[in-house]
Amino acid sequence: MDTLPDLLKEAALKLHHSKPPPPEDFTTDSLQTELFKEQKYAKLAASQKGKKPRQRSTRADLIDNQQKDQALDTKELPSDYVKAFKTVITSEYKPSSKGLDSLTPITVNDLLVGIIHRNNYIVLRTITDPVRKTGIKTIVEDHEGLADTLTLFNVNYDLDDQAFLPINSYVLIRAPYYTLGVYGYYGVRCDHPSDIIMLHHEHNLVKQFSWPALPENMDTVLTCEVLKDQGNTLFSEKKHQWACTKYTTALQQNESLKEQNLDMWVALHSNRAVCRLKIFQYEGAISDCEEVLKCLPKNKKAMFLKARAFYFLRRFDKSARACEDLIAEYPDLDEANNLLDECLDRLRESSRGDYDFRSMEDKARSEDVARLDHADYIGPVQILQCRDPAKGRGLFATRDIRQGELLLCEKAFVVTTDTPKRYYLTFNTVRKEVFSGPRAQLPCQLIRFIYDNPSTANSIMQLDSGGRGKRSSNIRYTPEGQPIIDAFTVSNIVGNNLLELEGVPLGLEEKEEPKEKEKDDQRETWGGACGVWVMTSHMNHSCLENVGRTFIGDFVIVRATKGIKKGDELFQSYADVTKPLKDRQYIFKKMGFMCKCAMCRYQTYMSTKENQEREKAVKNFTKFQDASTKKIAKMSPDLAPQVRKHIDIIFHTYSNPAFCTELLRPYGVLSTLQFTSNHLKGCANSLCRIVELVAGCDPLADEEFEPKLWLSEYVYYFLYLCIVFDLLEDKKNYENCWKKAKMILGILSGVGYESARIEEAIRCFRHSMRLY
Ligand SMILES: C[S@@+](CC[C@H](N)C(=O)[O-])C[C@H]1O[C@@H](n2cnc3c(N)ncnc32)[C@H](O)[C@@H]1O
Repeated sequence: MDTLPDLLKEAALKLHHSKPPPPEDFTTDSLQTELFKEQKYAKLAASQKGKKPRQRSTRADLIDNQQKDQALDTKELPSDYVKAFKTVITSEYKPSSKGLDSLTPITVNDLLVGIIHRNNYIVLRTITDPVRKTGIKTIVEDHEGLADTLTLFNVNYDLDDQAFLPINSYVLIRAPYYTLGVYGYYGVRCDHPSDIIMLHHEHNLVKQFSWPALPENMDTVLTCEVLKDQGNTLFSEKKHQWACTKYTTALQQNESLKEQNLDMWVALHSNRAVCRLKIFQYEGAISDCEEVLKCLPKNKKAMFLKARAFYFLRRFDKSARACEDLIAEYPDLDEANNLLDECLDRLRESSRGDYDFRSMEDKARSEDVARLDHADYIGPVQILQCRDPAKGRGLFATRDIRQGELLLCEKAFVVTTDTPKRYYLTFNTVRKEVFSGPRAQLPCQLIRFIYDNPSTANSIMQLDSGGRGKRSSNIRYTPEGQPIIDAFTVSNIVGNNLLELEGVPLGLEEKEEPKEKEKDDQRETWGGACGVWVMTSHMNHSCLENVGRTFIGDFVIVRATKGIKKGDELFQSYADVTKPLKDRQYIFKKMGFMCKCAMCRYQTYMSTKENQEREKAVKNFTKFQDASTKKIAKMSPDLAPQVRKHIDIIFHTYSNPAFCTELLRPYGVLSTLQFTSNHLKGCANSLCRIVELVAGCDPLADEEFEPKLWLSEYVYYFLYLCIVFDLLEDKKNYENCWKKAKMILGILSGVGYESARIEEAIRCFRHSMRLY
């Protein structure tokens, strides 16, 4: 067990943390080179636009290649092999909104390269099992027996679950887009889930054509009993999507089942509802339950599953009401009583912000991917239109807010982590952008979730997409009832609103404390997580932010870093504020705005000469710049004068010493050298000086610490100062710094500084900084 001084020392000595690098093949340079290659392919494909494919692969070749891909999928790969899952976007086309009766069917032979056949649909039958790339790829044939490739994107969350498109399924693609695909083959590609309709064998749109006969035994129509048993077996094997498909087929194949065999019909709906709860199709589960309840209003299973589905949808009030109805019928049903208790806890959390942060943090630490079960709390803030219309909407204080007050505690709408051995890549040749890792994986999950649960879609579709696609207030449906979700708009919304949890997994893979050596290795493993938090996304940017953000599992916790007046806007920073102006501006430009905060204005007006001189001075400090704290601690204290000289040079490049962030690192190095050589007073002076220069206020003043520029790094400086003043037996300054460290830690760790015990705060903080 760590003692408090140990915790303090470790937290204090960790002055800088950085995101671990990606695997070698996926560095910025290699991805850039690959993007150029993809742009060339896109040009080549464009030159064939409107033509028939130059050379169509034979059915045998297509099947052969698919089998090779399948073999690769199942092959045991070397332990250090990272497989790339690649998506290339060469056109951001819109989903179709037309009804099928206004579209005419076409065949594979009619497809033209680079064309979205807007007035058509195509019915295809799969002739292989699918392989999972980023999308799902399979080989299909039309009713004339002509084969081609079909790739569906954004259709599934679960990588190991290929049940979406088993062999011999019929699929209809609305407005098919025929293109030269990612892997160099022609094929139909579909990015929007509402352009896909799965059809059963007996469907009129299948039967309108006469299909080539299937190999023997493959066209047997199975009875409901057999399909249900198959579904149940698949469910017990945790193949939930497959099981769901079986129950659906049983229901679709026999439209009069309800009249003929009500028990079977109820069982199929109930079983499908259970599966749907497992695959995030909560609204589908609710509609299954409601079907059953229409006939049997007191059906216990359907009543309970419906209450559960509302809970998973985070409609805690509806879930509580459904529980109450259930308890009225079955008062002793433990599951219902327990679920009701959970709902009441959630409702309390959302109305009072009443969380046990300690247990949240414990849970986050003990799970691999910590998706926590709590409600959202929206504190004294509201969304309003900004005075500057170009800024859109923002978050504003509804009353005066104290420093440290909890403003938001919000669960991620969607969150993804790096998957070991898999690396996701999205190349967008239209926008000349590459996304990698969880960022590339996020849109697919989001699209699928809102497609399956369309009542949740509006909150996402109303977020800002950085001017790429309009905000839509209400999602529309195809005449066949599918929600129309434009995958590219969602992807752009993700790009403009995601938050990164730098190098921080949502939970730790290791259940036990790693040994000393492993700790460092672990920090080096490449990793990352990102997500979208809807309410938090409404906060506009300022480098001089007035809120602090922490993540506990998939929750973001937002607290005020200074007093905020009623009606004032809340700002978070979208960029690392310690980075030079031009690096920050690069990020803002990509998001379509320029920051006009006091720091940006001040740095903009500094002369080019001044900036160049500073850049040069900082570059000369490289030797120390890249060294780890541990390394610096081992350096000779005789280097201190040299570091001090560098500090002087950099300092004198500022015509007006405000926001001297370039001095953070040199002063960090100097204070470490001073500490290790026992020059404690000098160390305290260095730490105070840098806080004063960057924060714009005296760190040892008696009053509250309200920095102009908020940095999480201050916590290190104050903890460090505590250690130094303790050693110097300077009780007054020790207590002063302790109070301030506690306040900052309270904000950074999410636990709330008034109630936080420091050990707890440090533990949370260490966790969020991945210091374990
Ligand atoms: C995450 S959204 C923030 C909420 C957004 N204002 C809205 O109306 O939904 C990011 C977008 O807000 C706008 N924005 C954020 N901070 C801004 C600022 N300081 N100045 C101007 N526009 C800003 C930009 O259009 C940016 O792409």
